[in-house]
Amino acid sequence: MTEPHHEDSSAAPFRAVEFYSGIGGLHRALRRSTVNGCVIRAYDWDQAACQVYQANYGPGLVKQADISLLTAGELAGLRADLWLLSPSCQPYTVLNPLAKGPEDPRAKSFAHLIQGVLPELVDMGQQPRYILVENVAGFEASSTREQLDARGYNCLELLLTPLQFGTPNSRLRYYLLAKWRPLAFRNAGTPGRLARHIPGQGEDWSDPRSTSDAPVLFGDLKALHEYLDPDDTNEEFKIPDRVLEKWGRLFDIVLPSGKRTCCFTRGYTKLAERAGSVLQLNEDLDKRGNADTVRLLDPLRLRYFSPQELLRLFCFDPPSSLGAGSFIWPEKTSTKTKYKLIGNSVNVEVVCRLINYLFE
Ligand SMILES: C[S@@+](CC[C@H](N)C(=O)[O-])C[C@H]1O[C@@H](n2cnc3c(N)ncnc32)[C@H](O)[C@@H]1O
Repeated sequence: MTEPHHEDSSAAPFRAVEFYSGIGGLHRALRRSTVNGCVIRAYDWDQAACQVYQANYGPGLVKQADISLLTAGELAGLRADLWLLSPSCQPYTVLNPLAKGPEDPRAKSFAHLIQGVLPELVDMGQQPRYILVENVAGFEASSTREQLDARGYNCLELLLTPLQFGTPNSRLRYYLLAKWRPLAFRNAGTPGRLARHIPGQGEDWSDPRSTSDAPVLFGDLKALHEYLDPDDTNEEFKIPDRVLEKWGRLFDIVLPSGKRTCCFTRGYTKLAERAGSVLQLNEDLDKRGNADTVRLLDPLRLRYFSPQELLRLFCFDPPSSLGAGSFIWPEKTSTKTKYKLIGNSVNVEVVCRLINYLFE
């Protein structure tokens, strides 16, 4: 996985702006894509995320700012061809019973961009020709597609999971691709239909609305051991007894030989249920019996996935079998912060494929 670098923005035909940039999953995907483009500005209001972003992509690129305060004037000055956006998912997540979708105040900054700033840019003739939005499944219920369509964009909506592309991690996500008309999508099929594969690449898969894509069988998945740290004796990731006692029965336990993990969220290691899988290091024992003592779980040798392993499962770094990763954590980043930031992020491989398709 060599990543072409496009550091010199003046030489690059496509200028990208990354909103809600976090640790730069979308930036990494653009670099890895075949598109000759570079991120010329990134925005996020989280200090820790900006520090990680800067460590990886250089100084001066990410601006710590509230996106709901950005003006059309500032964005017009960037002359962007491509907007990459992964707004916070809490207002839309199906796991949040209080989610209010676009009405939620946390969705304000996204509405500001799409309904406030973008129309102004269109009037100025400074709108991006390409847009990619990433969010949780459920976001498709928002009116974003209609709004972009009304402004002059052709749109394509997709529900995809990394399992489709051979990575043993379930992360069902909604993607919206938009192109300024008359630019159009290749093989896009019926307009307005939610696609479950990238047009021209594979088939739709079943049960896209299920938050668990476990029952769906995908071929050619790599086994988890390819993503694991070479040293599995690291005590740091051992699950504390008090957590095992209370929540041991709820864990999604996976073996190194397994080919699936559930979705890792920002609550990984803080929440037991629906926050990410734990790894069973002892492959000789099944998780059988109902006894509820924590000691019964001892022989399984359960542990959390390390942040490094998650970066591999999110395709930031290659599987451990393929060599060392290149992702940088600033020295003072705590393990808790690493889990939070990775859990918020995106699967780089899926976005990379989407960027390639967007520019076809
Ligand atoms: C779902 S995460 C996106 C993560 C990113 N794509 C990555 O690869 O790490 C959403 C990000 O948006 C940021 N955010 C949310 N609301 C914001 C706002 N109004 N202004 C700036 N950043 C915001 C959060 O700090 C968080 O880093």
